[in-house]
Amino acid sequence: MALCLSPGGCPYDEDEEIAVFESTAAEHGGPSRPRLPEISVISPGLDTRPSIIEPKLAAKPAAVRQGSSGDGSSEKVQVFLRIRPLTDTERGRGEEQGCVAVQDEETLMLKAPKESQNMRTAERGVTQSIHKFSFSKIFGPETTQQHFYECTMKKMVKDVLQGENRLLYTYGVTNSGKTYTIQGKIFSGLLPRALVSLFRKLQGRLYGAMDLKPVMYQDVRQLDAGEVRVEEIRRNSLLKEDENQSSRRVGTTTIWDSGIGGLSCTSNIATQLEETDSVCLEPDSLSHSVGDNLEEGVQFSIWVSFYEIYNEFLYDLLDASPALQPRKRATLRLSDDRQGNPYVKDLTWIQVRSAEEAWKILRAGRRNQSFASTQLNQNSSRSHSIFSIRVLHVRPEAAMHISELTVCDLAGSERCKEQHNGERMKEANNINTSLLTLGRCIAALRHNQNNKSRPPQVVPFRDSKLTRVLQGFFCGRGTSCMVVNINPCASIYDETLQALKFSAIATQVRDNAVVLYIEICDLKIHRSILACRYKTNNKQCPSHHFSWSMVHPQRPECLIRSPNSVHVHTVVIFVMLLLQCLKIVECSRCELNPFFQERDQEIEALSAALDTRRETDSVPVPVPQGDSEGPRRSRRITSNSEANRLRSELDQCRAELLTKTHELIKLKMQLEVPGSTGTLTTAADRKLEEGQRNLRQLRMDLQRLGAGLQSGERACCRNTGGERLRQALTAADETLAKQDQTLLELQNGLMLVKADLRRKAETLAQTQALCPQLPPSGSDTSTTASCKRRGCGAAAPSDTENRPPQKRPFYQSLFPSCTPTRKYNTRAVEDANITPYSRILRSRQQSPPRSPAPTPRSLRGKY
Ligand SMILES: Nc1ncnc2c1ncn2[C@@H]1O[C@H](COP(=O)(O)OP(=O)(O)OP(=O)(O)O)[C@@H](O)[C@H]1O
Repeated sequence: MALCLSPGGCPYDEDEEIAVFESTAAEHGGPSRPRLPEISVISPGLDTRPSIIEPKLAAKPAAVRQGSSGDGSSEKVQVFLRIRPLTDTERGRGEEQGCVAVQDEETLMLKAPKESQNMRTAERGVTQSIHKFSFSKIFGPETTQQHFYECTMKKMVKDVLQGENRLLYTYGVTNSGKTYTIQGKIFSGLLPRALVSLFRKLQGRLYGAMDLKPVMYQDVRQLDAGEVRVEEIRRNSLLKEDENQSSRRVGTTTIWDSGIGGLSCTSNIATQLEETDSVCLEPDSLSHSVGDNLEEGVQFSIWVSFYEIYNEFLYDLLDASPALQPRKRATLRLSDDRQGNPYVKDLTWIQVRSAEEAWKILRAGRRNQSFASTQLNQNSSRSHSIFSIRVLHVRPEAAMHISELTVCDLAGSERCKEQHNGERMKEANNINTSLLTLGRCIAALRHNQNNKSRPPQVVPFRDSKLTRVLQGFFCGRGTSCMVVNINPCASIYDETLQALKFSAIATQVRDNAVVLYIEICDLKIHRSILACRYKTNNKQCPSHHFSWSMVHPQRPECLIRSPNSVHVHTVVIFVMLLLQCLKIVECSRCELNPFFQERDQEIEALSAALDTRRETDSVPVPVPQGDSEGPRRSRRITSNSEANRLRSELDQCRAELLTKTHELIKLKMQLEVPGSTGTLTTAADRKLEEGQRNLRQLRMDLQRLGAGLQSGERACCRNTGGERLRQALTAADETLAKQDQTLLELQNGLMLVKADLRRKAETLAQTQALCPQLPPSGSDTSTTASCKRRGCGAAAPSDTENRPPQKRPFYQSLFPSCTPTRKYNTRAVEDANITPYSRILRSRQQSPPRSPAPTPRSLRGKY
């Protein structure tokens, strides 16, 4: 079976996919491949035939409208689509190519423009160029803020006042109008309207509007009295800061110098809304009417919080103003409450007493929010911002109830490659990743809800901060509503298509708890045990978090509902384990029952015998009057022996009873401690031992491998040229040492020869002195010549000139540094003798000194 990739990024089976993308189920490849239909239908049950695209919204018959029929479709998550109008600049750029067309108030048709990637793939026959999507309701470009509020959020406000939890989030590509929808350009969006409506409905029902009681805070978050005071100071500073903001009036609108358009803080929001809206506000939403169907005697208190998820970090936007606080922003942590629901730890919750106050708080928070100018949007949200309104229902002498309305303005998905700034690219990356996780969660929820016969998928709520904070709303703690914003520009058609594909999955999700069915075979015997165990466990597992019940007596199965899929899996494992334990306990109890009964009977019999004896003992022995000593003594002896016998019998019985009691206690203890626990502990010990053994084995293997590696390295080194070179160098070193030795010997020989010569010269001089009469001419010349030839002392000054030229190199080579000439010559000889081998020798640092013998310099100094 082929696997398709969902828009959310997770694979799912083709037959599941078929309901969503009918046309994509066609086979791919091969000449006989059937032609793809022209339209891809992104909702089950829609007509695939292309119809004429109506420019205006056409009403659909009420019977087929989602949520209006009684077929259970009302449970489905509501997904609204809002199309923003094109600006004049965009029209001038030629962005209006009719690629987005509304067929009726629930159906949208997308037609790929020529330059889009979708059109290119469609031309290759891979995808379709026309797509059809269905929504709960579609709002065209001409829709006013007021109309949009009436159709989407108005009911949510009512539900929250009835004690329900509601979430509204906007999803779409960047610059598609998400922030505009929630806040409005001049604060006319959903949120201010909701605040105004809420406070109007609660007029006269606000609990202790000026009375900040710690108990109230403690219900929202665990604060002590000191912290409450800090909160109050923070609240006042936020409100004051808003008043200090410089603003300039443009017509009826107040434009704030910070660049954020807004309402005048001193004016009434409702009046401002009425002024700025072209359409008259619906009387019910903003009129002074007290809310309908509010519980009698209940008072309300309103609290707000505002935080953002920026680059996967949570920041409290009400922490302090950026002007007051230049320090690095502190991040918030996510935690789980006792019911397992995630909540933002240490988040600031501020009590508000009017819509104006709430609005000021929101505005103060907005100044801390991360905005930046991007290629597509001058004022683009770089984070997911979450504004929550908590309504405390204060009942006299009854538990307080909290309901919540959360409005989440998601950051827009965008192409990372279009970002030229590193910071923007990082932000885009984080935004896309968290949106992808949201898509995966929604796809997994849909899979679990629509395919009950298949194994459930784990919903990856924990993969991103965004999905974790919204988790409760997807798992039964409340209901969610999605607003998809799109921009009809042709240049971002591909991104818009992806966003719509994601929303198509969301339309198929139901506002239900995650439901898992666990098949447990052979539950007949254990049903009663299960029921009794449930009662005992109920204290630890509150019913709204973890509950089970028998669904069908013939097909025993356990229904588990939990808001957290991770918990569900833990619970499943726990249930299986518990059932095993119970089964073992029950079996052992059945086996032991007859034995117990027997023992009980024996004990009863013994107790009865004992009682009888006691009674007999207590009967007073009649004392005979006026009898003789003998029979009295004999009677005493008889009664004494009888008493002794009875006493010993009693002791015996007591001992037996004690033994039996001990046995009973032992058996009871065996019964109370589930056998499986012991088995489990033993099994765990065994596993531990086995693990340790494995670890030891692994360590030994590692040591062995290390040794092998070392020997391998050695072998490797031996086999390489490096080792050979080292050997050659050692041999060369030895040769060199030998040569040095020979040189030394030669020098010694030379010294001897020179000494001999000197002696001979002296002898010759003496001889000459003794024989002055010898003829000076002829023979004199010859003697001098012969003397000179021998290099004797008298001829020394002219020795250099008279020396035969061929002798010089020999002496110079022996005394290389005696004269500059010699030095030069030695260098020349060395240079002449340079070979690659000698160069290596010189460069080697490890080489031993050239000659261990005394240096020739000492000799040179002498001669
Ligand atoms: N329905 C509308 N009518 C008139 N103008 C609109 C509408 N929707 C959006 N706009 C305008 O389009 C521009 C972009 O809107 P906005 O900033 O709300 O987009 P966004 O989706 O929040 O973008 P990002 O994700 O980048 O923050 C704004 O100038 C806004 O005024």
